[in-house]
Amino acid sequence: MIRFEHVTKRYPDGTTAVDDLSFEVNEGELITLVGPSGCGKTTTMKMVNRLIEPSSGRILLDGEDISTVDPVKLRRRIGYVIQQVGLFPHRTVLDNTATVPHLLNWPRKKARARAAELLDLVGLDPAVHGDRYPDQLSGGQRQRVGVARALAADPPVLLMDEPFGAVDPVVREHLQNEFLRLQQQMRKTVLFVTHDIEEAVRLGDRIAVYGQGRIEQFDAPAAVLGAPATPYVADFVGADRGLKRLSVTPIEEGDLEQPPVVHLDDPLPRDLGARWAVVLDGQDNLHGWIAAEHARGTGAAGTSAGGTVREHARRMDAWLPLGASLKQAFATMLQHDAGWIAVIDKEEKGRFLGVLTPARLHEALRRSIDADERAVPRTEVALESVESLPAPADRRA
Ligand SMILES: Nc1ncnc2c1ncn2[C@@H]1O[C@H](COP(=O)(O)OP(=O)(O)OP(=O)(O)O)[C@@H](O)[C@H]1O
Repeated sequence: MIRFEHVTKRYPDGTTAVDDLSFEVNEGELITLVGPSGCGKTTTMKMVNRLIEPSSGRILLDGEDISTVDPVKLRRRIGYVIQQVGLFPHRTVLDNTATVPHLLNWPRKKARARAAELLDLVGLDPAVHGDRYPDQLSGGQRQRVGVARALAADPPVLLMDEPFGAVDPVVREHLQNEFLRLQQQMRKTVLFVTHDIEEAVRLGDRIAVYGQGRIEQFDAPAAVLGAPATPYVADFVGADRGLKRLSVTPIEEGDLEQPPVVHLDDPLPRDLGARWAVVLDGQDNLHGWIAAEHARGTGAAGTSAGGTVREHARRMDAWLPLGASLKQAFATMLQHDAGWIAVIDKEEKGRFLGVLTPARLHEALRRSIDADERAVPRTEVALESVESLPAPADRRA
C-alpha cells in the first residue's frame, strides 16, 4: 500500500533527516514510528503527503509514484492528524469536521451529515458539541475532532503525528483505546508517529524503531520487545521490556491448567481431591470456587457437610476472557489478591476453559520471548504448581 524505496531527505542546511529508508506498509496495517526527538519520524510522514519532498528515492502509494500525483489530489486520499490539531478557531466543531467534504464540494447537507456521523464515531455527541467552537472543548475532545476531521472523506490512508501527545496520560489511554476500536472497524492504513514506546507497542501492528534517520528495527511489538535487533533498540525499549511484553502477549488456551471441577448441583463431594475446586453451572460456565474445608463439614470425621456444592460455593471475581493480555492477568491477580485466575471463553458466553497460575503466566511470557534467548537473560524462578496454590480467599485471611 505504502512503499518507501531508498528515500533520503537532506535539508538545505545539510541535515540528513532521513537516510536511505526502505520499508513497506500493507493495506489496513497500523504502523507506529517511534524514536527519540529529531530522528526523522515527522519528515518520513510528511513525505507521504508531499508536505516535504524527498531528496532521492521514491514513495509509492498503491503502486503509484506519488511524485507524479498532484499534491492536492494526493492529500484528499490521505487523512492527517497532528498534535496541535489545527482546528479553525472561528468555525464550529461540525464545520471543522466537514472541512474536507466542503473542499470536495459535497452538498452542504451531506457534508454536515457525514461530519455528525464522524463526531458520533469518535465519541462526541454532535447535538451537544457540534455547534461549539474549538476553545469550548477539552484537549481530549479537540483531539477527537482532529481524528473525525481526518476521517471525514473516508481516506484509505491516515497519517497521525503524535495525535495524543498533548493530553494527560489518562485521557491519552482512553483515546488510544477508542482509536484501536475504531481502527478495528475501519482498517485504514495508518502511519502513527510517537516518541512513546508504550504507545507504539499498544497501537502498532508493527513498529518502526528509528535511530538517526534510519529504521533500526521494523517488526511486530512482541518481537521488538523480545528480540531487539540492535543494542540501540534494546536500550530504547528499556530494561523493563519484559513488563511491556506482558501487555502484548495474550492468554492462550495452551497456557491454562485444568484444576478439579465440580458442578453447582453435584452432591457435595467428601473429598475434592485438592485444596479447592472450580465450580461450574449446568452450562459449564464459571460460577465460582469451593475450598476443601467448606466441603468438609459438620458430620463425622471424613464425611461431607451434606447438601449440594451450591450451598458452599463462593463467587469468583478473578477471571478474564481468553485473549486478554498477561498484563491484565497479572493485574487481576493483584487486584483480587488471588493465587490464580479463571479464564473463560468470551465467544461462548463464559464457558470455563481453565485457570492461569503464576507459573503458567511465567511460562507464557517465556514462550513469547523464546524468539530471543540472546537478548533476554533467563531467570529461573521456581513457581508452585496449581495443586499447592492456596485458594483465592486464603490469601486474604
Ligand atoms: N526544515 C528543516 N530544515 C533543517 N533541518 C530540519 C528541518 N526540519 C527538520 N529538520 C531536522 O531533521 C531532523 C529530523 O526531524 P524530524 O522533525 O523529522 O524529527 P522527529 O523524529 O519527528 O522529531 P520530533 O519527535 O522531535 O518531532 C532533525 O534533526 C531536525 O532538526
